[in-house]
Amino acid sequence: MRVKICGIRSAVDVDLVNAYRPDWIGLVIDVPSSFRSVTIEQARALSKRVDEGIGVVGVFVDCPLDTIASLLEDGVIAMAQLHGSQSEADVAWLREKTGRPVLCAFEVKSERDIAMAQKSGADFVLLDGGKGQGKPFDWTLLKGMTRPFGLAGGVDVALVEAACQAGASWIDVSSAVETDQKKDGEKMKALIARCRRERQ
Ligand SMILES: O=C(O)c1ccccc1NCC(=O)[C@H](O)[C@H](O)COP(=O)(O)O
Repeated sequence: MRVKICGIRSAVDVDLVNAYRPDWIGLVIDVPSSFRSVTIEQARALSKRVDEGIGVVGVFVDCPLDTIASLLEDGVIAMAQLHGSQSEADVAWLREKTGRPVLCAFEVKSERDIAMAQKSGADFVLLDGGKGQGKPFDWTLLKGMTRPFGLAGGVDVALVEAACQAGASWIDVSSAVETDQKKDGEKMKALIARCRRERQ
């Protein structure tokens, strides 16, 4: 099972991911409502510190598209994860302008949200229970998904096998690898090791 660790926000966090090596990390960029938010300048510095082979994803909520495009074009991030109210035209513009895939996150409350994700023009879709609040959603709704998807929302080490059985291509985790709102190396190590076993 592939895994993205979201909400990396300090050099210490980057050193942890360089040690335990998830497939991707997420930088929550310029989202004032999130305690995990980093500025664009912090994102540039953190990204430089991330080892090769770990993909850096920028996580955005209604950020101007030009700003996201610059970060992609400068190589600060390899992919944008959009959590806001972006349109299909916005997604197409960003892909066309940068040549990079776009990941759209959907907060799943009903079958309607699953249907939206299913028909989204995004290259990748993430099904989430919230925005980094460790909030799960009703996985029985996943029966409506036929395209590949990532799974987020309170996923922890005990749920890795179930996420795999539910058909997820990757999991996206933030809260379950934190203690007191800080990334916790032991939790991160255990989660990533569990994902690697599920891959076999
Ligand atoms: O993590 C945040 O604070 C955040 C804020 C605004 C938009 C998105 C955010 N996180 C996006 C993620 O990809 C989270 O890792 C994902 O929702 C899973 O989080 P969790 O349920 O805490 O494991």
